[in-house]
Amino acid sequence: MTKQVVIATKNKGKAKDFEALFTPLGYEVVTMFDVAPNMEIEETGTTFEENAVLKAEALAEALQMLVIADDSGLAIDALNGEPGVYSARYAGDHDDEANIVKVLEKLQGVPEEQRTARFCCALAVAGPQLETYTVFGTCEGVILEEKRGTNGFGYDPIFYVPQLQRAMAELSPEEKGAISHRGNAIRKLADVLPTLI
Ligand SMILES: O=c1nc[nH]c2c1ncn2[C@H]1C[C@H](O)[C@@H](COP(=O)(O)OP(=O)(O)OP(=O)(O)O)O1
Ligand SMILES: [Mg+2]
Repeated sequence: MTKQVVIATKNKGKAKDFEALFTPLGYEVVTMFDVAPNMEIEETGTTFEENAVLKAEALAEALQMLVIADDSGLAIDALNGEPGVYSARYAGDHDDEANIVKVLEKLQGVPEEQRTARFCCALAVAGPQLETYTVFGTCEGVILEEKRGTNGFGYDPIFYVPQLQRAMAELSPEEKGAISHRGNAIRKLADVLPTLI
C-alpha cells in the first residue's frame, strides 16, 4: 500500500509541487479536494507560520489524521516585503494574473538591482497526539519586467532564479522542487516525516 500524505490545500499548483517532491519519496499526495472539498479555513494570521498552523490544525482536527499545511508567498524588498502573507489576495481574490499585474505596476521603473525578492514557505505539521510544529524555507530571486514561461503557478512567471538563469515558470516541477522555498522547507522535514506517517 502506498503511503499517503495529506496536504491542507486547495491550490492545484501547490498540489503539483508537492507531488513532484513527495512522489520520489514514495508518498501519494492527498489534498482537501479529496478529503474535505467543502471545508473553508480562514487565514487570519499575520505570519506564514501562523496561517500554516491554522490550516494544518483545522484539517487535522476534522480528519483526526496527520496533516501538513503550506502557507507561502512572495516578499519583494522594494515593496517592504509586500505582498507577503497577503500574496494570494493582493489584487482581490486569488487571481494569479491580477496579482502579477499589480506587482509589475508597483515595480514600474524600479531597476533590476532593486527588484530582489524571495519566495517564503512555512509548513506546519499537525495531528492527533502531536505537538504542531513548523519549518520554513525560502528561495531568492529577482522580479522580471514581464512574464516568462508557462509552468508552475502564482507568481512563478515573473520570478527569475539567478542561480538557474531562468524564470521559475520555465522550470520543470522537478527542477523547481530542487531549489524552491517549498522544496527547501520539505527537506527540513525529511528526517521526521518517516517517523510520523
Ligand atoms: O511556488 C510558488 N510559485 C508562485 N507563487 C507562489 C508560490 N508559492 C506561493 N505562491 C503565491 C501564490 C499565492 O498567491 C500565495 C500563496 O497563498 P496561500 O494562502 O499560501 O495559498 P492558497 O490560498 O493559494 O492555497 P491554500 O491556502 O489552500 O494552500 O503565494
Ligand atoms: Mg490560502
